[in-house]
Amino acid sequence: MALAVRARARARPLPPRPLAISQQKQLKQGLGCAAGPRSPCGEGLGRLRALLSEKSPWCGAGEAGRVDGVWRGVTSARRRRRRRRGSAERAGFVDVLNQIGVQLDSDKSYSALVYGTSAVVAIWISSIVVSAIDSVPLVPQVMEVVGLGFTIWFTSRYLILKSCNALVRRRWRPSPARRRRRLPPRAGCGCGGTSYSAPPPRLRAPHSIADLSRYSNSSSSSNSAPTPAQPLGPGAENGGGRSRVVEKDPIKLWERYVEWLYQHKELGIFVDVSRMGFTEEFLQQMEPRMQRAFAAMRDLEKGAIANPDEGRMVGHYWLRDPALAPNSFLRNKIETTLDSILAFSQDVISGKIQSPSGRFTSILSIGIGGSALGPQFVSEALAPDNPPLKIRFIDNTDPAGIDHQVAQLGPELATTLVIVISKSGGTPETRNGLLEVQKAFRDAGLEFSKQGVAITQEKSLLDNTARIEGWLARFPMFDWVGGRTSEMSAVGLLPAALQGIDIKEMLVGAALMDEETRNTVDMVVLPYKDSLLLLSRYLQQLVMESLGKEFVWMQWLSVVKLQDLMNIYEHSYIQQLREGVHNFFVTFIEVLRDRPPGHDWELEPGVTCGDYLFGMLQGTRSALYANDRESISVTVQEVTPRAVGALIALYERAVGIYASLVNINAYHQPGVEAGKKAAGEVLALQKRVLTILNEATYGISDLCLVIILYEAIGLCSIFVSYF
Ligand SMILES: O=P(O)(O)OC[C@H]1O[C@H](O)[C@H](O)[C@@H](O)[C@@H]1O
Repeated sequence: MALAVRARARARPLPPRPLAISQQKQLKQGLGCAAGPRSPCGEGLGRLRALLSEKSPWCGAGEAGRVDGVWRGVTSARRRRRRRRGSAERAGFVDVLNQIGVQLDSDKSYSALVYGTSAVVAIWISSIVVSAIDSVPLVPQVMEVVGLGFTIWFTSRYLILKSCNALVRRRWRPSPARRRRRLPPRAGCGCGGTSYSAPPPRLRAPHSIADLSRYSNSSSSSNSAPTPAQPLGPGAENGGGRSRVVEKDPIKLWERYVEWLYQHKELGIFVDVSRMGFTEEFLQQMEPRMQRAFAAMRDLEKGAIANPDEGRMVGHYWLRDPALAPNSFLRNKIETTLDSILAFSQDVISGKIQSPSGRFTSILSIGIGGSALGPQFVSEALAPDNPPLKIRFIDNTDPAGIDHQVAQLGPELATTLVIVISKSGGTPETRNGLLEVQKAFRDAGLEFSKQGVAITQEKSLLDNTARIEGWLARFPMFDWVGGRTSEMSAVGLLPAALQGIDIKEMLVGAALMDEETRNTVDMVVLPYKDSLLLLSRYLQQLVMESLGKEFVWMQWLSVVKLQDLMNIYEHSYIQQLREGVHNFFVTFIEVLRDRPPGHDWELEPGVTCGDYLFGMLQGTRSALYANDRESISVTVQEVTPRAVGALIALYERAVGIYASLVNINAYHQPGVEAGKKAAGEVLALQKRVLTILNEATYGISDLCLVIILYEAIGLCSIFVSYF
């Protein structure tokens, strides 16, 4: 494509030879219009004049000098004859145009006339040059042979090279499947474009406290390391997976349930771990290790450098309780940011802040990974059916996905608030999304800066861009908050507030859960599966980037939405989970309230749709348990901002504690960085290869152009001589 454009650019007409003043006058008279600068044709003539006065590099400074150097061999009589014939032809040409009704006083006609005249003049000069060359003995024959040879060589070479080029391009643009293998795992796309999930790890991984202790023992030489707990019954390895006998006696299971059910009344959350195969003795053995993990967590909350690899504090807990922040500067930052988020979203919703075309009606969020998954989950879980602003996401660099989002917005683009989210401010996918959306704005004649908002670290590339271009607003992202734990920062709070979600309640829920999980050992939820689609995507990133390090931790399964439990997917899941390879445990998430109060409806006497859902969940859990598949059940009364905040906080804490237990740093991501670096290298190499190929092709095409030009001039000169 670039080649074609370049070739077209190069095939422009040669510069025209200056005409004598008398010829210019003749032309003006022929056009029949005044030469005044303000006359309708003044502009066209001005352009014509400019073109006509251009000096041809082929002609030199003076007419006489040119004649001496180049026109040797052409008789002056012949020249005079040709000039006379040329003038007569031009006058006749204008007459002919007038006869066929071409409006010569329009801009188009002038351009056509200028280009036509230039072409005729160029051919005329070229023919004279060629005639001059032709008059040198032997030169024409040699040039013919060389020209013919080059033409043959070029044609074959160019065609071959072209196909090679196409081949190489294909080779260096890996298919989605290849990309999946080469690039770091990312969570799926919510924008309708290609999405992919991380491939499931192959190694068998610990999936309960019992397993955890085994791994911990092998990875740590600590003297106080506990001995592994025994499963509740005889265990048996099974085809690379595991099978452990769990408590089957209903009375004992009930006792376990009563003993191990955790409930937090204020948050309306219940966690049932009774169907996990751990024992009281095991927990006692784990106690010292757990205490160390909690001590490490306390240090982290006080501002210790919890991410030594990157020399960073880890402060997502301060976001929901600024009093915890280690100094007043940070506390102040958190509070002022929250205030500005609330004020800005209030002003946008009330219409105090508007787009140039009126009230904002939509949000287009551009970001990836930690800068997308939290906002997506919260929107899906909490946004009202008719939010003040509807939200869309671009979370991939798939052009078709981006086009789809922009097309879906249509004219609403004029009232769309674009929130660009990137902690680093330089993530390529996000940058690409921004550039694409900015182009869409330009194409629609809209001014992006009046509708753009940036959420990023201060002084990042994105921050500088937004500042220089004067975007509508900028909100800070803090160095000490990781992308995957940033939902309670501006990243998650601003989009949520703009959708009318009570972000203060989310913060309260998270703070309550933080408080609860700070010291309570039995609230630790270990590796889990989830049944809320977007929560699990969000958690997938949290878990995989935090814990997928020294060993492959667990096998993730695709997950279903709670609402999907009654459809075909649930049936396939039961089949796979109950009878397939056993290297997992399940977390069920149950929501007690079906519908808002007053909206309940019984589809059969005494039975609601939600009762079926409850029955399916219980049945699935029992069927799995009967075949030794363990599970945790998390029950929330209702999906409220407080409950969602609490769930996020619960899993953030669980991941942090788990990381301490197995001695890994939960807060860095060397694998992600390595993947990004490798992807960058591949892209750079691809660019280099294409540049080299293009340059080679361009060089050859330039040469070809000269040869073709030479041949064309030769033909023209024969044609001209004929007349
Ligand atoms: O917020 P950004 O700097 O643009 O990074 C966005 C995301 O990039 C990658 O996917 C990382 O693995 C994530 O941890 C991060 O959240």
